[in-house]
Amino acid sequence: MASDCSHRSEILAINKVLLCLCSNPSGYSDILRQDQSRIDKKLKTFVSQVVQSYSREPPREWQGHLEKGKDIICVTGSTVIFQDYLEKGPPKKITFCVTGSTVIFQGHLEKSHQEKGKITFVSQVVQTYPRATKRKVVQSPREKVRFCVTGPYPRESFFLGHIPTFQKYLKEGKFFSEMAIEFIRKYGHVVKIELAERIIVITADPQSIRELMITGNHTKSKAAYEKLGFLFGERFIGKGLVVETDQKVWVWRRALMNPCFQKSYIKGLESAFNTEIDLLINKLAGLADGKTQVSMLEEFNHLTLDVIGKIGFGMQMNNVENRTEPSEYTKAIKLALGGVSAFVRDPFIKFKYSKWKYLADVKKAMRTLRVLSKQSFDERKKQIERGDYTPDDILNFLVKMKLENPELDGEVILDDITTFFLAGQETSANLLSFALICLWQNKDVLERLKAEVSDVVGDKHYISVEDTNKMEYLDMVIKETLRLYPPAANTFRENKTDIEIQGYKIPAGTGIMISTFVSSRLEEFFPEPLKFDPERFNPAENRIPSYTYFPFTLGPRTCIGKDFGIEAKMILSKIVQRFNFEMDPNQSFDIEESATLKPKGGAFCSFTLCDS
Ligand code: HEM
Repeated sequence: MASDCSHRSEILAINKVLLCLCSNPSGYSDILRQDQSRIDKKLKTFVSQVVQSYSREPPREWQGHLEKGKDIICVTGSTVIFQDYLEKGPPKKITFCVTGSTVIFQGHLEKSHQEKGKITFVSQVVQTYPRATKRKVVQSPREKVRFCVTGPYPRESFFLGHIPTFQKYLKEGKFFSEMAIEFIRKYGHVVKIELAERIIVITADPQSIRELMITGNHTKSKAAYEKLGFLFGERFIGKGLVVETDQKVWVWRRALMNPCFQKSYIKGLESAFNTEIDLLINKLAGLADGKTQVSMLEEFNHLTLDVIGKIGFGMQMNNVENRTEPSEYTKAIKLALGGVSAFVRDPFIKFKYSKWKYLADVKKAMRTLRVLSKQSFDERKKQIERGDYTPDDILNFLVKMKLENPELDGEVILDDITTFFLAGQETSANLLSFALICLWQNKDVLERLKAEVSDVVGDKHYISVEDTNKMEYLDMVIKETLRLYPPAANTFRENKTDIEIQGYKIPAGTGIMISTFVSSRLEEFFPEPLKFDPERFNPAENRIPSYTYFPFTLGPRTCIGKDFGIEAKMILSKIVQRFNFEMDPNQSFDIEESATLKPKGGAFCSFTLCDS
């Protein structure tokens, strides 16, 4: 109770200060000159911070102590908020900002003051902050977000915002999504962060996630995806399906692509999947001496690259079998993906002289990818035009799509080829590596999974799509792995209309991050969130709260290749069917966030054959 009283007296004291500020136009300096008995030191510091720092929100711990309609103070440069208050009553959350020449008070002021609405603020402050003076009453969307939504304060740098905070997290070995989850836990289900001039709102509020992802009323964020499309100024995945932000163009192209990813098509790949996966199984069998350490992250990467190359583009890449030089395409993909990671970790990398050589290599790799994609495309086009036999794969589909729709930009088709290679490969490899780690750490789950695989397929080596569909526990294991370790953790939207998230107004045009990694690790949605418990996904129980788990995202922009999950299921079931494995306990089991989330230590395992 003592703390309640002290918060309350602070709030009342601040009311007085603000009244004093508005009744006395030279108030700012006067207030700071007041004697200690009237305004204590803490309050003085607070007021000077409020005035000097351009915007300020009340310390979070005060919010529960404010009485609605009585002690609420809202000082803001936005008439919108004031009008809202008159129409709808006091806002749910308290915003406490000083913005410039015009200030609006809400709360316990006399009715006459409320209706008057505008009170001239201290002139010295206005002059100190010219950006604030220009703004007057009407604010740009970006400024409104700055003032409305809570977030970590003060920012470490006026110009860079939270970039230095992010860099500190990186130094501690943490990554962006971990920083986001800490902020959400601390400030509530909607927070804002500022990265230099960009504001990003992060939401874990289920209703807003529904609005942003399901309704189709909002688009992917231009700021986030266009940079990825043209990385370091070089066309990378350009305007490929993942990064297309023009809603109309995307709807058209997605409709053209959908038939290529239907379940029936994937079912037809069953035999090709088995052949490719068996190459890895045979390789592991040759190494299964209980001692040889194998990086399963690397092996899975090779396998998924071989699979997408073969079944998607008719390319024989032989990464799994090849013990010498990787193919040119493989090298280029690795380098390009490394470039994406480098960009995500350090947006200023291109300004660092020491990195220029590396960036030149990355750009060259991106050009190589396009050249090789073009060669494959042209070759297949000729085959189709000649009437030769061609496999019914993604490349065939893309070539025919172009022939039937000549208005389609050829460069965009190349973007898509690169997109499918990248999107379809690393995500699955990371998922499988995390799954092995989780199984090794949870032996009871591993035993139950082995029992299920044995029940369904015995020691049969060919595993069909039907077999995997019968493995309910395998499905739960994969889902739980994706909950804790979603390879594609975040998606970014731009709201096309003003929306409200938990009482905060988010003006149209704001960049909003939605993260399955964040939502799926919140205690309030998933009790004991760090516990690996596939039972959460038991279909008989329906325990997953809506819009809190979305490793493939939700709504129209959901992953087009999610049914390729069948490939991951086949791989995992074949591994647990044939091998016992141990992980090297000395490796790191931390997560590395680059373009995707992956296990930092590389998931090193040693194997023995089950029947040995
Ligand atoms: C475990 C495997 C996979 C995971 C976790 C995954 C996850 C995702 C996520 C989260 C998105 C949304 C990205 C965003 O909003 O920025 C996405 C989109 C996409 N994924 Fe996947 N994906 C997987 C496998 C695949 C495969 C195998 C393919 C293709 C062969 C693929 C192709 C795509 C494409 C083309 C999009 C863009 C869809 C659109 O915007 O219309 N993905 N994926």
